[in-house]
Amino acid sequence: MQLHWHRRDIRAADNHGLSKAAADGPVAPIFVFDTDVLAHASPPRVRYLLDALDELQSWYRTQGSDLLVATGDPRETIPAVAEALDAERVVWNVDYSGLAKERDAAVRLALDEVDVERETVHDAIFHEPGSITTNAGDPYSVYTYFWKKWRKREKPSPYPEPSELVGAETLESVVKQVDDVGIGSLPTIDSLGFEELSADILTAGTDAARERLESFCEDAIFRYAEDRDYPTRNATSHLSTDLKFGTIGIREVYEATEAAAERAESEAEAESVEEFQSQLAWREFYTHVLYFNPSVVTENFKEYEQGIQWRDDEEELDAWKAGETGYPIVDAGMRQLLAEGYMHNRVRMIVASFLTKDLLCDWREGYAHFREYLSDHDTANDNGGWQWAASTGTDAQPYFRIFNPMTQGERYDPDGEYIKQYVPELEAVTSNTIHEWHELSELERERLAPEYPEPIVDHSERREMALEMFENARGDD
Ligand SMILES: Cc1cc2nc3c(=O)[nH]c(=O)nc-3n(C[C@H](O)[C@H](O)[C@H](O)COP(=O)(O)OP(=O)(O)OC[C@H]3O[C@@H](n4cnc5c(N)ncnc54)[C@H](O)[C@@H]3O)c2cc1C
Repeated sequence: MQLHWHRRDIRAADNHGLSKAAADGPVAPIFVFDTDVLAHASPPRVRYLLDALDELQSWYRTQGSDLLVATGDPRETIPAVAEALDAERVVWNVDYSGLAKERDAAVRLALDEVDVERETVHDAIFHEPGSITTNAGDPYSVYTYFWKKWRKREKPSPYPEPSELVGAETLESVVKQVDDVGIGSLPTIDSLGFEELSADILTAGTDAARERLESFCEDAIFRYAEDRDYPTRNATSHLSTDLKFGTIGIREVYEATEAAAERAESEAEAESVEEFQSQLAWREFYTHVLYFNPSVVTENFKEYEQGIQWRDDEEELDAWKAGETGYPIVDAGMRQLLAEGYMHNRVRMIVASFLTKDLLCDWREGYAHFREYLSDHDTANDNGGWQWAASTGTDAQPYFRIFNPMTQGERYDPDGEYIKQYVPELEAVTSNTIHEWHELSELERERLAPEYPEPIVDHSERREMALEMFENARGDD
């Protein structure tokens, strides 16, 4: 019998580790609520995780098996369950983040001590860290070169669902032998120490992820390149939380995009599909960056000789967090985050630029806030996104490229539709006026939208201050 340890692979289909385990006999599945991981979690992700596990557990039950669920330290639970099951081997999919790497090394040692074999396989991404390198064998720090190699590499097909599973009765007998392992209902969000979710996040689980993928590949994927930057066009896949928790496999996603490419009716449509695939490659690029540079979680990737003297004004930071900066597109984005645990990519770039280059606030503050509120928070992608915007990352935005939040709003939300959806105080204001909000007199702003805050900073002034801050950091004269 084999034990499969589910982690960021909350699914039965296209699961490399699970199908590998099943190739050698009946499989028993387990999920452990790791207390160290929970310390970094937040309600949107715990809610998604619980719902996704509920769906997976139901699937196992329809197959006459069940999902073992434990809370505690996997270093203790995994060997204890493996022993109680008399398992030959424990299989799991690699997690590339720093905390997981340390934990998994300790679990391997603990399994050695009880003489249980273990095997880890690559699953979450197509090409594992170290498999796409420069000709000198170094990891890439420039995305374009990485992408050129990534797109040419062969991509495996989805893995089949496991066919042979350990029966529920056998699993029940294990529960009696090992503390903190259960099989019945999953813990509640409350019992895990989190508040009930206030944001309206997307439905969790494989079924919902598959629906999102299918609907995206029917139509939007063919317009993705043109429309992806416009938040009201519903032009992106919304698969980020599913990919974060692995409720859908990357091979299944890619296969659907390849099928779409075959249906493309023009070169532009085929290129659009490829543009989407290149976002999947960004995800892998940032996974590699984090793997080879674990310090980026807290440190700048790019060194500035003199260090960056961030300004860090608490009141301004609080206004940014609450969506009360008086810059309409920024406030709309920040309020979308609070309301949905999600924000459109273009708007993430705008709010991140505003925080770091208008408020001159350290990107780590923004990252911490995103980590708290995003349902799709993924250390590699979130960190990559923040360090890109702050001009401190690998292949980042040059420091002198500073988004003007008004022209960004005008370009990507010309009718102010997105802004009005999340900033109802501006409902009655015309889009032209919204896009020149900072140029109106205080009196006029007060007359048009008395409830909406005044701009907390002057963009042109702050732009100059940001340039100076970066030039000082570079040691420029
Ligand atoms: C400051 C900032 C923070 C971000 N934080 C996260 C995060 O915590 N988690 C996260 O998954 N993405 C993050 N992103 C990247 C991007 O904004 C989201 O992946 C995207 O908005 C999710 O929506 P979607 O699934 O509809 O994307 P789609 O456009 O449909 O893209 C498909 C998938 O490709 C991947 N992807 C897309 N863009 C990027 C990118 N720039 N970098 C890495 N992977 C990408 C995601 O897995 C995404 O689901 C961040 C970007 C910025 C600028």
